[in-house]
Amino acid sequence: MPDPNSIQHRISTLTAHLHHLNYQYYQNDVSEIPDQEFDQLLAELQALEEDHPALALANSPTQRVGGTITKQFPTAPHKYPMLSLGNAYSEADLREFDERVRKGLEGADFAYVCEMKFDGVAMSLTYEQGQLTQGVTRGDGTRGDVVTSNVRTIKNLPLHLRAAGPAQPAEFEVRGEIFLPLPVFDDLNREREQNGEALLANPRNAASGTLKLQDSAVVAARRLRFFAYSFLSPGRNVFPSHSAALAALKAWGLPVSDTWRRCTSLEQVLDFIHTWEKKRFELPVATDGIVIKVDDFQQQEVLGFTAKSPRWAIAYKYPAEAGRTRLNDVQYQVGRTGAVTPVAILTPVPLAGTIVRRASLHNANQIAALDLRLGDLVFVEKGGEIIPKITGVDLTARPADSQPIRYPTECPACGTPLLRPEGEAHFRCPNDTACPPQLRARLEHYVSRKALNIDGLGAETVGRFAELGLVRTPADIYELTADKLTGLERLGEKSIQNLISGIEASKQVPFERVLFGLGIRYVGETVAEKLAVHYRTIDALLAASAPELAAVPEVGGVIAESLAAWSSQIVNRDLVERLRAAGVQLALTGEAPQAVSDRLAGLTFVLSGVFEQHSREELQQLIGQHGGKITGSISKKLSYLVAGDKMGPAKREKATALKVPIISETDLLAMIPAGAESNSADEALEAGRTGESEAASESFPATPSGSPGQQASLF
Ligand SMILES: NC(=O)c1ccc[n+]([C@@H]2O[C@H](COP(=O)([O-])OP(=O)(O)OC[C@H]3O[C@@H](n4cnc5c(N)ncnc54)[C@H](O)[C@@H]3O)[C@@H](O)[C@H]2O)c1
Ligand SMILES: [Zn+2]
Repeated sequence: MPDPNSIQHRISTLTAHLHHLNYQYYQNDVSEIPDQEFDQLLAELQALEEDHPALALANSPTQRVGGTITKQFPTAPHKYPMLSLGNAYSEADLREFDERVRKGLEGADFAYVCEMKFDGVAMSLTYEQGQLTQGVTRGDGTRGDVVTSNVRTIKNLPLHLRAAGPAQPAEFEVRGEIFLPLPVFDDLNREREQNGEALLANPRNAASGTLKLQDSAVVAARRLRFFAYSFLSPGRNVFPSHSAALAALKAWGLPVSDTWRRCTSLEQVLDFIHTWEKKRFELPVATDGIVIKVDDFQQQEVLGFTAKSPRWAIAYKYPAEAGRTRLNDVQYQVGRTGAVTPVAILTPVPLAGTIVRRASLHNANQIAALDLRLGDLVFVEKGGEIIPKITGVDLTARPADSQPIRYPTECPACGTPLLRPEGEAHFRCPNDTACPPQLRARLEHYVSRKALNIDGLGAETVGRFAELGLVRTPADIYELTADKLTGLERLGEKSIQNLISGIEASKQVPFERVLFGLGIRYVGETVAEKLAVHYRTIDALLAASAPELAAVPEVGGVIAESLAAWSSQIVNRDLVERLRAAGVQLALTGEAPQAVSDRLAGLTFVLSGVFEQHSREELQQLIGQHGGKITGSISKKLSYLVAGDKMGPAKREKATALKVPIISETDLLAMIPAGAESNSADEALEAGRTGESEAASESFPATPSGSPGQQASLF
């Protein structure tokens, strides 16, 4: 007999641990352990509770949806609870599920619909009279965060439905998954790597984190996408089945992935699962399994729900793709900002649809934590099936002559002693004005698509020019002449002509992209846009102090410090002067955005908390357009503190103590003329642009690898 005390102990430890993991996962978008391990722990708890129901704790994670609400948004109740799905890991699990369904339906005929299980964030959308009126996250299953303004930025999500197909109920709910397409996720991580920021673990966490941002403009820039997978309404039985509802959603203009299939037997389901096991890696969206649903709506009702999930559906989860291979070498890459990243060089191993040859080791801490040695057999996993990572060492197979890894103390490229700034995980090469890979990476960044996008001068070519000593900094690019380039290998007359005219054309690229192209640490695309709109000229920007910069909307202290440090370096001032001499755009051209009124002239505002009618961003713009100013902190001179929901008590106390009037969003709106529309930041930018329009970077990214046919059918 097992000791009941120890079972009790195990149940309470598991319960506490799972609560903690859920919190981290849903609230902070952090996966402390792989999903499969989480699912195993949950299954263990479930089995213990089934065997010892008296020992189960109230609120056990087996009994409720694991999510939480964030406290950063208003919340709304769900009309129909948003539940989890039961899991299956094997054919046997699926056969059991099929048996249960068969029993529940007392032998009646039935069919399944199989769908891809998209790995993103569940979203509930409300449509009224064909218009999107609300977007709510799953939250704790009964209430979720209202993130409508963020959801509205999702390009493939219709705000108005088409009047085609079957008649639409006056009001209904659509559920689906919001996700970050894989190519976008890769871009984002590449950018973060270059900026020396921590990498996002997987697209799911990235999508979830993005959706929680307060600034919808930033959300829009992240390029989230949506797939619809269910329809709910009081009169849902206007459709006989889930498959009929999916077809209607599609006809109404909602994005429904074409990957689903109706199956009339378990054999067909298994066949579907098998077909997609490898093929799913060709999709531009992360998937972690297949969802199997009973098709007929009446039969779904007959089967009903458990506390946590529908009895008429199950999620089949594919095993995580893991492999074992040899660690042959560790190379150290120096990034644009000098961050040194160790990269494991592996004996090639097939994993999750690709051949893995390298894996990121992130930083020195990780090498130490894994106790890695050269020559070890290591376990490699594609975390979230994206970035291969080393998860462990097969110590039983450690060769006698395995070599400990010695982390370099000097830059592998230029020999400068490495530094590790306090609080940072990466070692850095501080030689930012001469370290060759840093110079080269900065040049590559400068010519890249989202920066200057110089025709005829790609990353590879500019890298070659750097090696040949033809260019060191972006300003050198403008001194390239046909003479200097003639005679270079693999560079014909035509290419040279092309390149020279591309360089000439790049002088029309708008200021915000030049600013982004300078590669200042932490100044990504969006921040560059904000700064350009705010300061309008590079001179005004260079003259700003760190505290002034930090007060610009969306520019925090870290970015401000980085910018101020950059501006203070003579080499950078020189670079700016040389770019100016070359004729590169260092200011927004055209008129400053038109003031709408001067109703708020001379007044200063601090915005705090969450607002109901407008995003913080919109309010900031409104204030600016009516002549008011936003400042960063509460002082005696402040005209108004605009308090939203959940404003911190400290702010309120301070304002009260300093006798600063505290007003609401409605009070603020009442101060400006009615109907005065706000220009979006995009429009403001547009107004400041010369001819050249942005590259087609906002369209859906092209096929990352192979199989264009599949992608075309999917999107
Ligand atoms: N690593 C960790 O620490 C940790 C912690 C908590 C949860 N998790 C993971 O999160 C998941 C939690 O499970 P869950 O409760 O979110 O349920 P789930 O992920 O198993 O399934 C439900 C979700 O599937 C999604 N989905 C995707 N495609 C769908 C489709 N075609 N039809 C219907 N739904 C579809 C929906 O968002 C729905 O909310 C598990 O995979 C678990 O491993 C991990
Ligand atoms: Zn160096």
